[in-house]
Amino acid sequence: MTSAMNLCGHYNGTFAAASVKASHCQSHLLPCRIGFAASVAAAVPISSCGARGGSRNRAAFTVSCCKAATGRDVLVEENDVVSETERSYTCVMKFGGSSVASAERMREVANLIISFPEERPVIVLSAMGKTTNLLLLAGEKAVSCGVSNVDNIEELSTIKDLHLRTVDELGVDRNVIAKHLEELEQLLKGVAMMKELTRRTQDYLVSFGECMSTRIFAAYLNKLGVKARQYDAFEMGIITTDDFTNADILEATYPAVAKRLHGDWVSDPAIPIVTGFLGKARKSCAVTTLGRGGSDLTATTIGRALGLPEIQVWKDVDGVLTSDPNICPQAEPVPCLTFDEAAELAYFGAQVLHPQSMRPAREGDIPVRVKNSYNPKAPGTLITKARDMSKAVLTSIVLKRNVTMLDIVSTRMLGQYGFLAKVFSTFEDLGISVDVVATSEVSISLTLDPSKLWSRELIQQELDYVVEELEKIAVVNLLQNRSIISLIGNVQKSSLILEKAFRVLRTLGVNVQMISQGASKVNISLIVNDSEAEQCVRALHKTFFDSEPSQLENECIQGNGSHPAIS
Ligand SMILES: Nc1ncnc2c1ncn2[C@@H]1O[C@H](COP(=O)(O)OP(=O)(O)O)[C@@H](O)[C@H]1O
Ligand SMILES: N[C@@H](CC(=O)OP(=O)(O)O)C(=O)O
Repeated sequence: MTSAMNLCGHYNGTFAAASVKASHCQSHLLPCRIGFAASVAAAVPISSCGARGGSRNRAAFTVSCCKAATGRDVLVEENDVVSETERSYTCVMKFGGSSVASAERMREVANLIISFPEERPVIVLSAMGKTTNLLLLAGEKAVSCGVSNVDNIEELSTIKDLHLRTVDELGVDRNVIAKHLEELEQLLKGVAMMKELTRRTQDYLVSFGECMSTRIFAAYLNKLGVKARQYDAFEMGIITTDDFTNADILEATYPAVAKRLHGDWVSDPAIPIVTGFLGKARKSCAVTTLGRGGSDLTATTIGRALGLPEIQVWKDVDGVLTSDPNICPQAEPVPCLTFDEAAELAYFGAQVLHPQSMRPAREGDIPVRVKNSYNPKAPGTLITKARDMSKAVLTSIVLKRNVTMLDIVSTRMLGQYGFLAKVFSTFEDLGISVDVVATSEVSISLTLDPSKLWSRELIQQELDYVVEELEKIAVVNLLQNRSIISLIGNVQKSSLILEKAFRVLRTLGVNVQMISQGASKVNISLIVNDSEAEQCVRALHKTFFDSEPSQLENECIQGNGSHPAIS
């Protein structure tokens, strides 16, 4: 039985040995891959992934090594690393849950990797399909179901069935995950006994998803004769804060990851298969997670650590789209984005990228390509530092639901200084992040992030406390169930964007409750009621992205040029 100690402890080598090796393929990576690649239909020529800069690669790595040299435990000399770079990895390829959801999908991903014979990728994988959600549900149920009922938790059976079926269908040994499945059940029994699931234990629990998917996939590649080595991120140098469920990656990660992956390549070349989403807490040494969708961040972190020329993020859509396809089925892929646009888009709700994932790529100036593993020939979206914005108007429309808005009006007269400072220090003290702000000297409207931490609801009690604190200096009006519609694009054309947007909203009879353009050069945010938001996004998308002029545009062309939104 899993003891309380065990629940709170860290991965003390409890998992199987990190390396999953093929018994029948002892030769180095390249001969194995060439041998196998010949028998697999090439899915995509590498040229479709865009130009690659060999010399840039070298320069980028020199920079990352200089930074690494400031870290505490760098063993490699700069010159050694530059020459190693030429022999080791060429890109990072991250495959999300949808890309590795079944044995069939894993086969396709393996073929995809093999179809790039000139690449030596680092592979980052998420958990299979919806495994993370299932683990979270299983954990919740375990809290109240009693130890003897853990075996009957439906989600546990679904996870077991999926992973064992996948292993069997791929023809790899069940032993690659047997210990994990056993330990997972023990862990849930421990949760049931303790009747609590701390955030730390929750991170440990969900880590089983990535630990199993990577072990299965590495074993499968090895079975095909493609030499691969499995890595648990928390054992390979991804070091984070101790903020369980939403940890931040620390700077020490870069030299540690570079040293580990380069060292392994030099001593025994193999394709690394790394668990996305996970890290190791600096203080407690426990397993952490990087927030939902965090495997994108793992990929960009590794790309920066190695100074690679490209980071590829493989999804189940043809790239970053002009809007959420679940709201606008006709949404189209966006060919190019800047890091700023992508970061803003992710932060303001586009599920396709993790909100923090652009940071390492931007810092290392490494292009990120978003591709579709179901349709590898599609060009995808290329995200870079800069792009030609002269013709750009709107790039994408993003919706963030369930936002809380606060109207705060100072009880003092005009001319009082320190009001804004007091308001913001209240949020700082409570650790609540503010998304969108519009202000005058004595009043301020702002929205609060729906999840103070990515996975945790901002609970009513905390909101009441915020209001209580602010009411000491202001009249406060709390408005819930609001949505932020973010218009990501070229804010240089804000008049054009806003004119079109307000014409649409007026036609729908929707009143915008707050607007913010602010310092961001790529985002105009509009706040509306949750109940109206989807309808607004659909109408805005139609107006901005449908190739045929919409009815509204026709009206505008035929009309007398007056501004209907303000007439
Ligand atoms: N603007 C957008 N562009 C592309 N996909 C989006 C957008 N907004 C929401 N999505 C959703 O994000 C999903 C891809 O992200 P995610 O589920 O994290 O992929 P994966 O698990 O493969 O990493 C798509 O299936 C799509 O439904
Ligand atoms: N499995 C984790 C991490 C992740 O990045 O997943 P995906 O790539 O499928 O969004 C999650 O579901 O949050």
